[in-house]
Amino acid sequence: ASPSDFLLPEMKERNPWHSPATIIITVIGVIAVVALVTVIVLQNREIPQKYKYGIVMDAGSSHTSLYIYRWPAEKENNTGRVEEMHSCQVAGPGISSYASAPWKAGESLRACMREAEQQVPQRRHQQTPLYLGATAGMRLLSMENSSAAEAVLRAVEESLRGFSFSYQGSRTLRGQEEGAFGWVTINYLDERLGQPRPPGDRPPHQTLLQGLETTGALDLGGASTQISFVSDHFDGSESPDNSMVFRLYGNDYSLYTHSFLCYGKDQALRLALAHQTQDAPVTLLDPCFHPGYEASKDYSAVYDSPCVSSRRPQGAPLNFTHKGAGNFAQCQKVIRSIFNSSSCSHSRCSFNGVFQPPLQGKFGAFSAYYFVMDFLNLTDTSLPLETVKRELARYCSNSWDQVKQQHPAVKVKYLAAYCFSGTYIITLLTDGYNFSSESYSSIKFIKKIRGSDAGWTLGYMLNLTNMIPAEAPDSPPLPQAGYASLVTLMVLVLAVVLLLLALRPRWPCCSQQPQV
Ligand SMILES: O=P(O)(O)OP(=O)(O)OP(=O)(O)OC[C@H]1O[C@@H](n2cnc3c(O)ncnc32)[C@H](O)[C@@H]1O
Ligand SMILES: [Ca+2]
Repeated sequence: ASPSDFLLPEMKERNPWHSPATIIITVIGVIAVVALVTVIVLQNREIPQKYKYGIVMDAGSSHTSLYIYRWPAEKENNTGRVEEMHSCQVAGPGISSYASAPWKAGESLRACMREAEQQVPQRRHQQTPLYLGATAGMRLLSMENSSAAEAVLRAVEESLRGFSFSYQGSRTLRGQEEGAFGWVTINYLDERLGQPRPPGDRPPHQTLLQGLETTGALDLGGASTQISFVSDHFDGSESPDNSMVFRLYGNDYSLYTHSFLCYGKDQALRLALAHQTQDAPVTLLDPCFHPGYEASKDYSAVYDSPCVSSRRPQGAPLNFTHKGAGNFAQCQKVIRSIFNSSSCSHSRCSFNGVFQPPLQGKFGAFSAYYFVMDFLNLTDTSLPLETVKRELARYCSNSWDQVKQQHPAVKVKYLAAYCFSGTYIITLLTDGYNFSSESYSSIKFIKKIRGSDAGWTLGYMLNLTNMIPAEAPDSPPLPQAGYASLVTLMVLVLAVVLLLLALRPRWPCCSQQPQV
């Protein structure tokens, strides 16, 4: 016999699914589901993102670039997501080239500034900070003629004040700052500073990315070059000038950084030319230029830089004929001679008596490192160093006619110098910074990280706007939408349970025991 056969006749007729309690529970259930779906949909609805903006101008020795950054409004402190939204290349040379007509430096920036006014929504203009940072070109001009350097910065300032952004000042960065902010930029973009990720972008079981190794930064500009990395063997005591200490997102970093003025690729070329023209030749056969290359160069133009001006040979003619010989090994010999490795008053040095702790970790190499190695198709650092050198030797030996023919669209100024530049990069990395065949593969030649250019500008802005807090912000364990949905669900479940309990005595099953 089935259990229902034992029920009293009146109990058989009362189907519990038709009782008022069941109906109420069902209605509540339906309401709960509808409410839950509504909450989830509303919480996760795509709402137009509101952004804040910041502008940094990088007044480099060879040219000026403008970068516009943006980040979700009201989120700058806890979920570091500042990204490059737009960049603009200023036409003409770097601002330090306008020493004799400073107003032209200010004038040159206007086109990019007008572009920035178009890019940033007008209602945000007044809250958008605008910074200009100058680097090695202005450092050299200050050494040469400090009043001209001041006049250039004043002219630039006057021009920038004329725009509707919140102008925050123009200044020349110290080499250490340039190196350190480049390091901050690449590690910030790589999310290696232990910054919390935005909700929804967080890997499960992970709230903070702590203890990640940082990436060293190698920046090769036109007039200076920077190396910055964290080393376990460096606490700053051996060489305080090379030390930058940060506390970011609750982690302490002791960074080694050095900027070599005059060792950017344009000034290094002058050093190499100066080295080869000490006996004032009329013709220079240069192994760092392609065979068949020939150009007339003014002695005064080559020696017109504080990096070489003191070495100008006595009694030199007005100009010399610069001819290429295209020999990588010879070129490397010339370049080695611009590094002084003979004296070191520290426990260890890179070159020119500058302290450098042992290299550590991975490195990101940007600016001219990237431009040059990308042109030479040598960005793949899994290639053995010997293969890279062999490729360079082959490239340097190509005739100038052949090179021009193969690259008709490339600026002749750059094209003529890729053999020198590639050889300089390899020599700087190995003889200068002591990268070995093995550690060479820890370098990555990079231009952008997640859409933002590698360079010092982003780090500079993050620092000046206090966008990287010293301590890690407390982040809620659940994203907002999940939190709201969960709370709603809990409340509804609780309501249903309470209701069920309240109605329990009137349930047919429970109010009467079946009679046998
Ligand atoms: O940092 P500083 O020293 O002030 O200089 P910069 O900021 O002007 O230097 P960049 O990194 O912009 O460029 C580095 C050098 O690379 C050169 N350069 C830029 N684009 C290049 C390209 O496509 N190919 C080769 N060289 C390039 C440029 O003229 C500089 O000599
Ligand atoms: Ca630069």
